[in-house]
Amino acid sequence: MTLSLTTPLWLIGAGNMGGAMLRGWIAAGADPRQITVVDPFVEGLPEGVTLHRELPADAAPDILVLAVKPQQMGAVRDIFSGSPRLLLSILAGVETETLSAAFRAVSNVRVMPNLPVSIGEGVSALFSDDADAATRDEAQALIAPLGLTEWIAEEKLFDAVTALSGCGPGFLFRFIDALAEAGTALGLPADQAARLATATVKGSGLLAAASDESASTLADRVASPGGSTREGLNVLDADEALKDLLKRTLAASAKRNAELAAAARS
Ligand SMILES: NC(=O)C1=CN([C@@H]2O[C@H](COP(=O)(O)OP(=O)(O)OC[C@H]3O[C@@H](n4cnc5c(N)ncnc54)[C@H](OP(=O)(O)O)[C@@H]3O)[C@@H](O)[C@H]2O)C=CC1
Ligand SMILES: O=C(O)[C@@H]1CCC=N1
Repeated sequence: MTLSLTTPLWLIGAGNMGGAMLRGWIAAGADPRQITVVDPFVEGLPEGVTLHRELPADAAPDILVLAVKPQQMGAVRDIFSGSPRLLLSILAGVETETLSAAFRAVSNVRVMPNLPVSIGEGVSALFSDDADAATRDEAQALIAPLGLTEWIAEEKLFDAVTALSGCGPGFLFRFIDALAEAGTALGLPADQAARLATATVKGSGLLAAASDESASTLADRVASPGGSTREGLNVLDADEALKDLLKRTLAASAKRNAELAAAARS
């Protein structure tokens, strides 16, 4: 899916996530001359992108993509005097009402991307309660080249989606590490175990995405009757150990998103 930027886009904050979106957009064919980045220290931006170290007081972006940390939003708001036509905010937790009061955009769309957007394999959830159909289509066209997009019906579910797919890559990277370490504990060289673990997660994810069968059915396909996978699954399934662990993991992340929202409101 290619991206044609027809109007200037300003990206405020090009750190881990803003930078990943920028790389994803450029890889999808966006014209870098349509993109202006504001970030105090970022290096190595794609050629053709305009960089400001501070937000110019007279900046008047048509599309503003806000990608600073939630705790940094106040500093941007205090300098910004414009009112963009479309605000896309990726800030975890921070609600539409807060964004709308701070940036006075005509339309506000919350986006919750995840890190694989940099290679066009991300997941981005979107929510808006004030964008009309054409503006929603415009936001969709901007985000769709970065991977799967899902519109979320109710803003109150945004903290949950942030915990699942926004934070999810962090949990999966930790899982890859743990899988590799477990292989190392059985005697494999660490670098080889890391390669095996990473490729196993990649292949399994691709297969799950391509298959009509549920992940649960696919797990059963790996577990030959009387074989070794079942013995391992019995450990993960005992007292719902893995399910319970992930419920507590996502609940902790969702709680933090709610705290960030409360801080941004005040
Ligand atoms: N990381 C992820 O996987 C995801 C993050 N998000 C959201 O993305 C946002 C950014 O997170 P992340 O990329 O991890 O954080 P980073 O700290 O990596 O990125 C934020 C960037 O904004 C810069 N910045 C700070 N103040 C300003 C300012 N006033 N004007 C312009 N730029 C500024 C920071 O510079 P400096 O470092 O010098 O402060 C930094 O480069 C957060 O709101 C987060 O909730 C959403 C989904 C996934
Ligand atoms: O950790 C964070 O706060 C952000 C939100 C989703 C992923 N990273």
